[in-house]
Amino acid sequence: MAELVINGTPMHYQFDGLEQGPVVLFSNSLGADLTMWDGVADKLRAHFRMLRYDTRGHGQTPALASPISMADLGQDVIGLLDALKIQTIYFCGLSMGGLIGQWLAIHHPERISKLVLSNTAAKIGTSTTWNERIETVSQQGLSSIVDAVLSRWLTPEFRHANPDTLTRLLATFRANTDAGYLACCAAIRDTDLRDDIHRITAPTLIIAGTHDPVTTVADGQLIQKKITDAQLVELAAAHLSAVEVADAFAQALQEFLPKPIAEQKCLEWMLSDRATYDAGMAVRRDVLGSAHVDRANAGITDFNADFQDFITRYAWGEIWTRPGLSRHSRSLITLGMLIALNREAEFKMHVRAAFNNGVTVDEIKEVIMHSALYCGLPAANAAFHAASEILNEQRL
Ligand SMILES: O=C(O)CC1=CCC(=O)O1
Repeated sequence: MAELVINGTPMHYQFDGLEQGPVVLFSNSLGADLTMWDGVADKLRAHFRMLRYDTRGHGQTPALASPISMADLGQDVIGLLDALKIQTIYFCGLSMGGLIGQWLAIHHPERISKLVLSNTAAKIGTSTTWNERIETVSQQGLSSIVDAVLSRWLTPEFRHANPDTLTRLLATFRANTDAGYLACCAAIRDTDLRDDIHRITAPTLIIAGTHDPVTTVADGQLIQKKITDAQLVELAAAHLSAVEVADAFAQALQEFLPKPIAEQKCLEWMLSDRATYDAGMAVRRDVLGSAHVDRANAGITDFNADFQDFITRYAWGEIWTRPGLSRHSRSLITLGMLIALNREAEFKMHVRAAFNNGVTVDEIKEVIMHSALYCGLPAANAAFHAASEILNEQRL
């Protein structure tokens, strides 16, 4: 379990997805925890680095102090980002998480490069309804409102068809402490951002649920009216749309959030000289293996992007594709040259690649023997050690 003490509270958080991707932070609704994003995270793991956390008083993050305000919940996010040394994020929050997102985009616009506000409002409910809920939970405990909460969270059709999801959500809800839940109810009750959200400048996507009885499509439209150029997507779901229609939710995020540098660059390259790029990528995958190429692509940054393009397009698209020598021969001479140059990491990579090109263990041995003549015994000795590591790795 990953945990950091933020503003005096041990905060539980979790990273998933593409390590070098842009960070999307997910903030849960009242009564849920970071697992409510499981379905969405599964769909996005190839594209983004996802950071989820349990809001104070939820899941494995306790509410040690009460009262809690929306500013406290917002500052928890800032504290977490500071502790993790993350400067800017795409923020995605649902319901209470959406209130936290609005507060952050108003008070810390420099940290939010894009904002997704799902199933939320600038003011959720009324003081009367929240006070009634606070009274009920204070006197009868959280379990007394379970049925009412679930009927707001998910449509009857979804609940009927997905008993396992229902059981999991129920367990999550019951695992919260009364005190933590009550503190967040009061924070939501006391939050009214209707006069402030016009200050939000981050590009914003609002997601509303057609069947959401808590934060309605009209609530989403009100936010949309006040935030310049905000987009609104309506999904066929009740309040927990990220659970009920996780695929459609993830799709909406993917369409709204910019593609990671790696994907953008690959797209640009393919468009600029598609034939060479495609040929290079195909040979590179054949020879080095897709796992290696996927790792290299995932690691593309602004700094190394042009070099990665050069490798695919020039080394693999223009040289390795030339018809004058077989891939088998190219592997043998590549190994010989890498021994001469004493490039251990590249040599090992090309021992693996040589097997993909049909080179045998005996042939690799002969190349190294031959190199002893022209590169010297120390070079051949080092090559035998390095090649042996790969043979062991591949159980050859
Ligand atoms: O519990 C509910 O009724 C739904 C809800 C309100 C705020 C939130 O985060 O969830």
